[in-house]
Amino acid sequence: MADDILRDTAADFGEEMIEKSLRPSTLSEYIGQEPLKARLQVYIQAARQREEPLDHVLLYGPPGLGKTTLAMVIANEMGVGLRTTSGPAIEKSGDLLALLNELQPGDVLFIDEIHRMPKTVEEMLYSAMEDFYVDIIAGEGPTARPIHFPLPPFTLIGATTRAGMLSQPLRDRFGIVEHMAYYTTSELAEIIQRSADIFNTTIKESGAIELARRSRGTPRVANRLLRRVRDFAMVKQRDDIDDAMVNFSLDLLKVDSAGLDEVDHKILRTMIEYYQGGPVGVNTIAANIGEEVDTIESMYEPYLLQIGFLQRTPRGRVVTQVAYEHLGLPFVEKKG
Ligand SMILES: Nc1ncnc2c1ncn2[C@@H]1O[C@H](COP(=O)(O)OP(=O)(O)OP(=O)(O)O)[C@@H](O)[C@H]1O
Repeated sequence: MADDILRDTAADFGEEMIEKSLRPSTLSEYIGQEPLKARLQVYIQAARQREEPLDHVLLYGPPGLGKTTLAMVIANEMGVGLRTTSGPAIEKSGDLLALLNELQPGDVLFIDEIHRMPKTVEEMLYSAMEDFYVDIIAGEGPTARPIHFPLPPFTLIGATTRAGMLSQPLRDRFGIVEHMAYYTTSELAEIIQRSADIFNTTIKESGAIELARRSRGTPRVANRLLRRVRDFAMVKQRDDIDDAMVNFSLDLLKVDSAGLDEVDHKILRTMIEYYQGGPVGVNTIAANIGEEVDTIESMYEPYLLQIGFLQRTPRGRVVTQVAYEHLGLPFVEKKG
């Protein structure tokens, strides 16, 4: 299915292993996000000179833009250890305490999807982040007693696709808050060439650019599409991939010239056919196409907004004239 290209199939162990092998490990290998990298370089160098851990970092932006990879790069550049987990995996305060307890001084704790942490766990993080301790209550009833638990100084790196869902007290405890931007076509083409090298595959510049143009500004999508195109090229016994090979493969995968897949098309066509292009609320769109609201809001909508195919208005989402033109549908200007 074409929409598998966008969805996170982390459950697929093989794909996960390949993704790991593609991860850059230093800031200089990490392609794109130039302004963010320049700032991080300074913060990392300053922290190292002071022999202190780096301040806590919050990375937010759409999925697959390299937040996890950047957390690994930061730990590597700081020369410290890294423990990774995710908001939903920390179910109770005890789980968090176990993680914090294993940290060495200066280590990085990476929490993906930090907006999905339970409230009690989040509250426990406040003192851990601010003053490096947690207070826990041991025992129950009359024998219950507080225990003060000092922690080694550490860096928390939180990642989220939904910065708006983070509580203000948690947000305020991050000294470094950075937005991850979509990648440009030339940055993605560079990432594709780098990945192709790791795969021992040759891709011509024309192929890398065409693939980049259809990867929704997202390295994870670019790497996934590259793997599929490589399969088609292998079966067709082509030893280098050009734009014609990319077009042939992506057409079969139902990824269109703007990188949109079947779900994007469903969203836009539903809005046009049933709601005259909007305004439509996201709940209505989700109910109509049988997708989760969260999936639409975090995976599909940001890119459609980015390329100007959708607009947000106070009354809901609206399909723009460029999107009608892309779909080859007549656009009728609305009155009022
Ligand atoms: N700047 C980059 N340069 C080279 N490769 C990159 C870059 N950013 C990401 N990648 C590649 O893209 C893939 C996805 O990156 P990553 O898993 O870090 O994304 P993410 O933003 O953490 O996604 P999510 O939050 O959805 O887990 C990785 O395999 C990595 O190889």
